[in-house]
Amino acid sequence: MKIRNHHYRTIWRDAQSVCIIDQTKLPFAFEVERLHTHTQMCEAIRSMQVRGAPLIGAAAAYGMVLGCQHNADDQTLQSVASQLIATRPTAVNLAWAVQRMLQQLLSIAVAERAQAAWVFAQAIADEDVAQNQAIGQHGQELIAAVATANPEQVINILTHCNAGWLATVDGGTALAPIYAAHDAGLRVHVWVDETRPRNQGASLTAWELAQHAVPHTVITDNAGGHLMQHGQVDMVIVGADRVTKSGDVCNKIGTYLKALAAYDHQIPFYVAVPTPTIDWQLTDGTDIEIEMRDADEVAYMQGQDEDGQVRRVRVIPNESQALNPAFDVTPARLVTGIITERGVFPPEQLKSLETSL
Ligand SMILES: CSC[C@H]1O[C@H](OP(=O)(O)O)[C@H](O)[C@@H]1O
Repeated sequence: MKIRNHHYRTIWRDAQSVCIIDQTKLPFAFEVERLHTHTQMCEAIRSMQVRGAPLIGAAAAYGMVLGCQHNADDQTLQSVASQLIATRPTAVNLAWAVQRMLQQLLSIAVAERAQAAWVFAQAIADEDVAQNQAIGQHGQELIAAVATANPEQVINILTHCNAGWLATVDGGTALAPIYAAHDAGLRVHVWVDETRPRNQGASLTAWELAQHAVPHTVITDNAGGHLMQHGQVDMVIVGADRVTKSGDVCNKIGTYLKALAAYDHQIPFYVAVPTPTIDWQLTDGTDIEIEMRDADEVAYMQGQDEDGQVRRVRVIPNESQALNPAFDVTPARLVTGIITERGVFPPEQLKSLETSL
């Protein structure tokens, strides 16, 4: 994505280091952090400096690179892989990327691994960029179909959390069709769910849409149903952290509620994912491990005060407890279609994709 006229990916190699955009600093500061060890990459994933299913997959791949630069024997590779996989359990992309790196590295001589690892990780990053470009094209066709039916009308699309450029290496998943439609001249507007507790919508989706001058409005997580009830939403497009082969969708907490409201109002509900987000070993989404994050993410909020200082404030009584499940599961019956780099599939046809991968 272009930021201040400079094209960035969200993660890239710089000599023997890996650079990331520190997403915990957005939208009030744009800071690049240089990582030198796999331990630093584990912390960057765990603390959500980098987040988003496809991006944490690529980040974990680069973590494998950093972890084998000084010692690339089998035991070291296995230890680094285990540490990276343990950082976050829900997005299947992370374990998928680590296993792919491990398989490729274990199949070559120890002396070749340090250098080859950079090539293997770059391939995962480049594949993500290409997949998201294709998702954008397939998804844009869905938006164009709505525009054809209503040429004068602005097309209102609701999205939840951040499944944009910042959640991937480049291009985004749920936002890729929106960028493609906007760039093709279609009149799109995005309702951006703030997405408590970490506000990936308010802080990240709004920020990146603004960088690309896409019209958007930040709303509370609770407003989506009301807007749907009043005909203000033409479609919903979200990302996912893990999709089962039956089309059950695990995504940021609150997605399920949006799907229920969309279903009740016959509003198309699409999920945009690259195929590495599909878990072919799983059928029932309720079997997916849901990451339970620190309750302080609910108890505190971060923002900028009038003096431009970023502050963290408590928003619940000291005596109160909080619970912080980071994801929920939307059953396939509530999903209109899954937008992949191979095309758009109704959930019941997703399994036909497995044999062609
Ligand atoms: C295309 S990103 C998919 C997914 O990842 C985000 O989770 P997190 O911000 O906790 O890493 C969110 O669920 C996005 O929809």
